[in-house]
Amino acid sequence: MDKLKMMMMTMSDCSRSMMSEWESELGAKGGLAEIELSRRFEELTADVISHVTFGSSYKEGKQVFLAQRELQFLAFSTFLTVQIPGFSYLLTMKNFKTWSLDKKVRGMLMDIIMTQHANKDVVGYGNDLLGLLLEACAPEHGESRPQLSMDEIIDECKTFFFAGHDTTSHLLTWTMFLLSTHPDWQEKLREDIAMECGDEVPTGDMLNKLKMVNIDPKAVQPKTLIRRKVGTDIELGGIKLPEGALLTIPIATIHRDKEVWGEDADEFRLERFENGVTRAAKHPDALLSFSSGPRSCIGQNFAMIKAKVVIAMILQRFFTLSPKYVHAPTDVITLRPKYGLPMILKSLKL
Ligand code: HEM
Repeated sequence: MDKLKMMMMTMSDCSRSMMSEWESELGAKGGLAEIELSRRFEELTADVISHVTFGSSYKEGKQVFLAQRELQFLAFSTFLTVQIPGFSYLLTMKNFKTWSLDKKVRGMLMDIIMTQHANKDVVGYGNDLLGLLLEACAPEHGESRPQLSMDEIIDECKTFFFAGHDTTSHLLTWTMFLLSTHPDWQEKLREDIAMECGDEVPTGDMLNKLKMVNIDPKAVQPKTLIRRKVGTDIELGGIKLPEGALLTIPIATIHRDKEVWGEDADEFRLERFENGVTRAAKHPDALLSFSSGPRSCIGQNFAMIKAKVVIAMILQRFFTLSPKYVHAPTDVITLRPKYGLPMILKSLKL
């Protein structure tokens, strides 16, 4: 939790710099302007994740992020087409591009890791995610700790980016969309924030005191389903499942189930989570936005704190409305608005 608090400072610094840009844009237009928010949240999340993963090497980390993002787009470009076995080994333009980007990402990550290793005697491994990972499996701890190979460390860094970027930026986008379509909630949250934080940048303690700012992960879940492979023959809810069967768990559908969430399951109601997530529905594990059990999301606290910081800072400064938004959610691994989120921002300070 202490480490998360330190990361909070990074989150608020990055958010403040994003919002200063918005303020200048609004200042030039008399305090009211349209800004496409989903793109801005993607940039913000990329900045935050590069900072918290690589600390002082964040500029190099951002380059890794951009190259990995390109790789991701290449992979998704054939996501929905029939895969011919062996095709990924053929000498096609796309495969060349993929191999060279993969090599570039690996090379850049190796450089960052080697630099962090080389500096450890002078400045320690550092408090960023990579530093914590290197520290956790440092050889000087002996064999009681897990030893990770260079490839495994590189893969972990890639996972932080992949798992933590789109998910968090879409969480912010959907939350802002809902707040712009529910001005009454926007006002209640703003009052709550004004009472606890005033005009100050929210700290962890202030966020804990906020009653209403409980971002509703049920209404805004960026991941709509998860999959599990059955490890051994089992009976589940009266249905026999053989070993090896693939199960799809439709999170978005479960989150709209009236038997579990009540008659208002479809409604955006922040007070649903007032008494904690486990009491929000008839089943304590009904909320699956971050999955559940031993393979649940390791970035849950990080993502929720970040969302609260950013939303609180936006509501301190701006009133938002989204009259031009066209509702076309698109599910490509994560649920995103196809045409972005054009938002009218009105400055509360000008
Ligand atoms: C709103 C933001 C986020 C959402 C909705 C989310 C959701 C999820 C879900 C549903 C899973 C389970 C996936 C599965 O089992 O198929 C998962 C796993 C994971 N998440 Fe997140 N996540 C978020 C943010 C983050 C962040 C910020 C990080 C890291 C910086 C992260 C790291 C991970 C990792 C490493 C796993 C794999 C855990 C494992 O398999 O043991 N996530 N996440």
